[in-house]
Amino acid sequence: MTKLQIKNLRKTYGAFTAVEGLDLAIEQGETVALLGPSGCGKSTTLNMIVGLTEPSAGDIRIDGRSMLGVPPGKRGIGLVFQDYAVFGNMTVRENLAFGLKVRRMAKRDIAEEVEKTADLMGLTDSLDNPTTGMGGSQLQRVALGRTLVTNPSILLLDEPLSNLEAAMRNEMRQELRRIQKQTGQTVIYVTHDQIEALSLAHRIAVMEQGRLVHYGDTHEVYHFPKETFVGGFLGDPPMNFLSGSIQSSAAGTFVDIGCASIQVNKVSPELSLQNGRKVTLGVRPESIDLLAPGASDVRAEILLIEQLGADTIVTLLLGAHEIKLRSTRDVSHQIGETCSLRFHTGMISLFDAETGVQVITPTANKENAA
Ligand SMILES: Nc1ncnc2c1ncn2[C@@H]1O[C@H](COP(=O)(O)OP(=O)(O)OP(=O)(O)O)[C@@H](O)[C@H]1O
Repeated sequence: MTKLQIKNLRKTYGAFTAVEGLDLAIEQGETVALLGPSGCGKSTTLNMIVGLTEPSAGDIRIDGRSMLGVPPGKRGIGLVFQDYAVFGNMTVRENLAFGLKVRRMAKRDIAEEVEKTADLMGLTDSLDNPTTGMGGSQLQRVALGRTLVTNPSILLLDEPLSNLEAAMRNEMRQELRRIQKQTGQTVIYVTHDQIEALSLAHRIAVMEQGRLVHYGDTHEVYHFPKETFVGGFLGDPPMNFLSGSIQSSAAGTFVDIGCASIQVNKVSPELSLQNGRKVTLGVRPESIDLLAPGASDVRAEILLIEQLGADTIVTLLLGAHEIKLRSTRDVSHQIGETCSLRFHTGMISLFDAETGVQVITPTANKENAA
């Protein structure tokens, strides 16, 4: 069932467009990450969903009902920000009970709901502790619990982990995943952190300059981005981009990148006919294999080898292009050596050289995913 439907949503401030014709459908029980760089329009979108900002045009529907003109408190949306909205002069129990007291719920029911939520959030042992002096992740648990106890129709999390230290962020990420699974809550997660988006969300909506660039499941958005912007924004290191031109022959379709020809699997018939069309080839660092010299026609020079725990990142010079490769195996090559490369043909994306828009269909590519 569609929980939230956003149709042609737009927000302008004078001549400036902060959000441009946004369409988004979120299903019941789904976690969707709204991801993009600072200033891309995430907060504006969120504020329009919550009801704090009036849209200039378009519609927002929750369970099929338009929210235009519905005040924020009546939309059934629970909101958690990066600053822990916790009352410092109250105990954890009082914080959790607050929203239910405001709703004038019976005392016995409040006690029951608070216990249930405390159990869900792992706060049972600290229910009677004051929140003053609590660490960031505990405070965020309380803030989240305070919202969840009110049983919101949609939970909106705005950069909820960005004030936490790295180790705590990892722990809370796992916790959020568990809580979402356990409750089946519909969640919108606003972040500029791609790792959070990839690890938490079922689907990701990537925004750039007020525009929704790509909305799809995490696998699709990561491996087959609709625009070079998405491939460059997601991933660390990001997608490699190589400029070249299409070369079709009886042997198949290739992209000539100057120093080598890279085979591309199963491109659409129209594209394979566009011999000479200028394209940008995109390939993820983990979709390139490092081979012994002479093992393929694609030769590169090794510029740098970085051992990062289980992974090794190798920086290579391929013709005029500097690219990065990720290997999960030990790399026995030396810096300065020439090696050969193999691109996973089914994992290659092609983009128009001028617009940066994908010109290969992801479904065609997915079938061949190596
Ligand atoms: N009240 C306003 N008046 C004029 N411009 C605004 C207003 N609110 C936001 N903007 C502009 O709209 C654009 C989008 O802002 P928004 O805060 O939605 O981006 P964001 O992606 O949430 O960024 P951040 O991650 O930094 O919060 C920005 O260029 C911002 O300057």
